[in-house]
Amino acid sequence: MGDLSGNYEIRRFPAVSKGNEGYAEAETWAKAVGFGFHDSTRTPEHRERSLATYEVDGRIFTGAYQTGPVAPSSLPAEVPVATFGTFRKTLNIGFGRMLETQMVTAVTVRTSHRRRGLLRRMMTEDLQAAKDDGVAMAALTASEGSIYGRFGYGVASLERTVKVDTTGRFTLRHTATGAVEVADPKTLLDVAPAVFERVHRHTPGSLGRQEWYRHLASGSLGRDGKEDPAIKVALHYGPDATIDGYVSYKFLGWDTTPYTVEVVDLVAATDHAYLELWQYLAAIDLVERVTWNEAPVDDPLAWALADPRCIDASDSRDMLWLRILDVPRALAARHYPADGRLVLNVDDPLGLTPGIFALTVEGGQAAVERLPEGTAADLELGVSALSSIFLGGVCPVTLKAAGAISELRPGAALRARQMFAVERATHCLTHF
Ligand SMILES: CC(=O)SCCNC(=O)CCNC(=O)[C@H](O)C(C)(C)COP(=O)(O)OP(=O)(O)OC[C@H]1O[C@@H](n2cnc3c(N)ncnc32)[C@H](O)[C@@H]1OP(=O)(O)O
Repeated sequence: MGDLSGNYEIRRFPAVSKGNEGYAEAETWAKAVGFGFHDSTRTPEHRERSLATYEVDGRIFTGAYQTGPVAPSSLPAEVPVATFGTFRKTLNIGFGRMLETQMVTAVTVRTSHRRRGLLRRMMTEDLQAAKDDGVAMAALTASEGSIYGRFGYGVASLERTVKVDTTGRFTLRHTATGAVEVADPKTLLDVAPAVFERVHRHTPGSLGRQEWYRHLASGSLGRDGKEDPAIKVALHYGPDATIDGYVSYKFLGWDTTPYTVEVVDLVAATDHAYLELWQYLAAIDLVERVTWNEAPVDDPLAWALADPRCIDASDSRDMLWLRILDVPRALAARHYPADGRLVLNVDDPLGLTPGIFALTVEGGQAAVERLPEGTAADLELGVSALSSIFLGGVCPVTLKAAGAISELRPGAALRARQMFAVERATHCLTHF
């Protein structure tokens, strides 16, 4: 790769809403992101509303700008040739523990400047800066599965699309403990963040949500930048009458057969709320199917249905990719449900956190120690594989079988599976 320093300048600046200094630069950056993702519909109003939510998120925009002469009649130098967005939220790492996480999004490189190392440069610099800032974890969701492993990211959670037959076959073996009622969708502007916060606290793999979600769920700001009048909302009330779940959904119209409702957002803070919201969805008259694109792979719905074949599911797909930036800090932050000692020899393609680390858990208390080079390890693995198993959503024994983890002490992969287990299925409801 050639030296790019003479050709491009990397600039970082915060997202700002209209009326603030720097808006023109932020809007031009957002336009470049739209170009990278083949977006042809974003109007200035849509960008204005998006930027207002990005400001609330505290997003930092990184752009690569041409410093040399720009080809005549081509896009001017103030339009970035590459974009890279970040913001910080917490990641639930099991048993209610939270870890601050660098969330990476809006990664694009203009076609005419691709494969010159711009992504590598922005990623390397950003991850190093986040680590220097004391952040031990980075996360993203990937457009293609082949891009991010080389930077040390590993798949840590999965999701799938379900089509649920809600005709007479749909019967849940479940006794309702609460109630469901229909609400004005705009109610979610106030209600959604608090309900999500409860889900976030009890779901390993959950990442804090960006501001946009409550606007999406309430129909205030659809993916096309407009109000979505098709959105309907139902709330779940627990036995103490507090709202502990909601579903935001829309009917896909009489031309879609079987007649279908699509779930836009389903957030349930208790097991009862989850099943009772499904019961509600299945009870919607004149509808034969409910689809949801962000369903868990390990789904209680399947086990509560009298006929589990009501669910027609796609293959699971990668959702959350994690990248540990600081192995000792990340390992020490977790709670481990099983005692034991594991010596991990961790390789890091970016050199951020390689080394040999002993993880010792006694009486539930974890200690992490860096050991000298050459110390015999139990498991040898890349930081990508360690990031995959960190949340308990990916099995170390399977990664061993795949050759992604080398087991140097027999039984160490199984021990890792027991130690990294979490209290309930890993699932992330935050796309970013
Ligand atoms: C978190 C998110 O935002 S996901 C969205 C990612 N963005 C997109 O998919 C939008 C369309 N694609 C693009 O804009 C660009 O092609 C990008 C951002 C994926 C890559 O940008 P580039 O500047 O070309 O990448 P760069 O030159 O730094 O390449 C870095 C490495 O990744 C590899 N790579 C880059 N893109 C891909 C790809 N799509 N598939 C496989 N490998 C890739 C390169 O071969 C290179 O490998 P090496 O350094 O090991 O030799």
